Amino acid sequence: GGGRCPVRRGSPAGSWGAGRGRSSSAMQSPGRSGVTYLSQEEAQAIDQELFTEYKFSVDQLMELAGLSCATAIAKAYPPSSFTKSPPAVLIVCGPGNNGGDGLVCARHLKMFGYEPSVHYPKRPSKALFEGLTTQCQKMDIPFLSEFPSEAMLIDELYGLVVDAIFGFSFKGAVREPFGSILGTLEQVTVPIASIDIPSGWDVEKGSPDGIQPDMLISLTAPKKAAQHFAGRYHFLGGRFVPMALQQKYSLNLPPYPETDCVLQLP
Ligand SMILES: NC(=O)C1=CN([C@@H]2O[C@H](COP(=O)(O)OP(=O)(O)OC[C@H]3O[C@@H](n4cnc5c(N)ncnc54)[C@H](O)[C@@H]3O)[C@@H](O)[C@H]2O)[C@@H](O)CC1
Ligand SMILES: [K+]
Repeated sequence: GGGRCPVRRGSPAGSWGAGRGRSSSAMQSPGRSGVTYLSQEEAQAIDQELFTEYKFSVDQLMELAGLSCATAIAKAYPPSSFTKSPPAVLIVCGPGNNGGDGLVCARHLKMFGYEPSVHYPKRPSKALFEGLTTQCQKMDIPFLSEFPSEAMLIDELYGLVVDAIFGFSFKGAVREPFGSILGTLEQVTVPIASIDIPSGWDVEKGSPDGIQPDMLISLTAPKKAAQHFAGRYHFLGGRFVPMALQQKYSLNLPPYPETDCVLQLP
C-alpha cells in the first residue's frame, strides 16, 4: 500500500449548468468543477426538507444512498483488483444514519460478489437499524464484536475499509469507541472509502491529522470538507434530489450519466 496517485485538480469551473437556479445563500462555495460544496447547516436543511416537504422516508433514501456507495466502490475497486478472492471488505458503522448507509452498502456489496464484514459497536434501538442488521445477518455477513486493534491485522484480512462512522451531523471531539477505531484506521495501508464525510473530519474544515481516505462518496452534494479530500476517487451518489430542491439550494449538480446512480467527480 502507501503509494497514492496524485490528485487531479484545476479542471475548469462551471462546466455544467452554471448560473441555473437562484443563489439561495451567500455561504455556499462552488468547488472545483462548479458543483456546490455545502455547509453543515445546508446539508441538514436539505435533509430535513427531503423528509418533511418532499415526504421521502429515511429508509428510501438510505437504500439509495447505500446502493450508490456499493456501486461507486465496485467501479473504483472491482473484485478483480483485490489480491485475494473473495474480496474481503471491512465496513465500520457509526451510531447514526451514516452507519445505516454502511449497513445497506454491506448488503449490496455482498450481492455484488464481495465478502463484507461489519463492525457496529453502537446500535440505535430503532426498527430501521434493527431491520438492516437482520438483513445483513441473514445474508451471512459477519458482525465483528471486537474491532481489530492492530492496523496490520486489518491490512492482512481486508482489501478495503468502508468508513460509515459519521456523516454530516458529526460535531466536536470524537467519543469512544470511535476515537480508538479512527486511531487504528489512520494507520491502515489498505484503501479507505468514506461515506459522505471522512469520519472525524470537521464537516466544513476537514482534518489534516485525521484519516486520509482513498475514496469519498459524497451523497446529495459534497460538503465543504470535501475540498480537502486528496484521495484518488471522489464520487457523487444519491441520485434522488428533485430538481426543485436542487435549484432552491443552487446545488449545480452535474448530470448523472444515463441510468447510473453514481458519478465520478474530477
Ligand atoms: N440527507 C440525505 O440526503 C441523506 C443522508 N443520509 C446519511 O445520513 C447522514 C447523516 O446522518 P445523521 O444525521 O443521523 O448523523 P451522522 O450519521 O452523521 O452521525 C450522528 C451520530 O453520530 C453521533 N456523534 C456526533 N458527533 C459525535 C462525536 N463527536 N463523537 C461520537 N459520536 C458523535 C451522534 O450522537 C449521532 O448518533 C449523512 O451523512 C448520510 O450519510 C442517507 O442515509 C440518506 C439521505
Ligand atoms: K463517513
